[in-house]
Amino acid sequence: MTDTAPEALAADTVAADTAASDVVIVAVDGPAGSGKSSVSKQVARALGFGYLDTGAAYRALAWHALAREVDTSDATAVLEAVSDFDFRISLDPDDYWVRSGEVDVTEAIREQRVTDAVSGVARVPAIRRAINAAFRRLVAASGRPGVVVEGRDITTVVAPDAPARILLTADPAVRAARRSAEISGSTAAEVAEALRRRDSSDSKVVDFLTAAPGVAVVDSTALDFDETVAEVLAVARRELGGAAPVDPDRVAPGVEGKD
Ligand SMILES: Nc1ncnc2c1ncn2[C@@H]1O[C@H](COP(=O)(O)OP(=O)(O)O)[C@@H](O)[C@H]1O
Ligand SMILES: Nc1ccn([C@@H]2O[C@H](COP(=O)(O)OP(=O)(O)O)[C@@H](O)[C@H]2O)c(=O)n1
Repeated sequence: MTDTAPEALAADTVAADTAASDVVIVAVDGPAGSGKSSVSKQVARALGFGYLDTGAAYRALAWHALAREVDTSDATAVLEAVSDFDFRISLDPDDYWVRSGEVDVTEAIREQRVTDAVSGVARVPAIRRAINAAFRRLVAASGRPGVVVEGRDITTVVAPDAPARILLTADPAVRAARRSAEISGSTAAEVAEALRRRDSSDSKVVDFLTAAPGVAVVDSTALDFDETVAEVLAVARRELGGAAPVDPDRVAPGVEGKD
């Protein structure tokens, strides 16, 4: 299936690919809880594009390292764990899954222990290079006219030349409240503190709090989900211009079916 690709992320495979492709990229960055995943998925549906959740790759690698009982704060040990990390992900916004080898880790990578470990894994430059090369391969092999790619460094590192680049933001308290509504077993204050800690750690590696030149900002603080999708779609369609699909059914906001 074209929406999937096994990815061996061993360092020696990295150089193999930075192949240019004619698949259009809508790049979406932002901090945790800003709505990147849910909004990007919906935007992808509306455009008839694929959807790539890059955070899932870092989460799956953290899961893999934890499964191997690797100390995720030890960069060398994590790099070793990459050598047999077989990352697979669906780019279908209507059939989202993540696998490590044959193991479906779609749910497991959202566990708190993985969330707590992921920033440590994501701060290793060699890992970022390997994972970014895998993202480019996945987009090129997507079989779609375009892919909405969301994460932290898509607008700046993974696809700085993307025709549409968007920074999705929201006030920290609003982001924490959204995340808290999804999580049981933690107080709102605990969720807010965990989010603040992860953003602080992540933002030492890549800047996803300020927009790079040419990147449009969508602030969803005062917008509901449907309004945010409509705003991101409007920016994407404006920026894509002739690269946007012309089927009116596909470019309509299409906000039903929120995850
Ligand atoms: N504009 C919005 N208003 C209200 N809730 C939203 C909005 N955008 C996203 N959400 C909800 O907030 C939660 C976090 O969104 P998510 O897409 O997981 O964020 P991120 O991928 O940036 O961490 C989800 O439950 C999502 O449905
Ligand atoms: N492009 C990206 C995407 C995620 N990440 C890392 O992966 C983690 C999980 O990303 P995510 O998008 O699933 O996180 P949420 O914002 O959805 O909670 C982040 O906390 C970052 O450490 C990254 O470094 N670069």
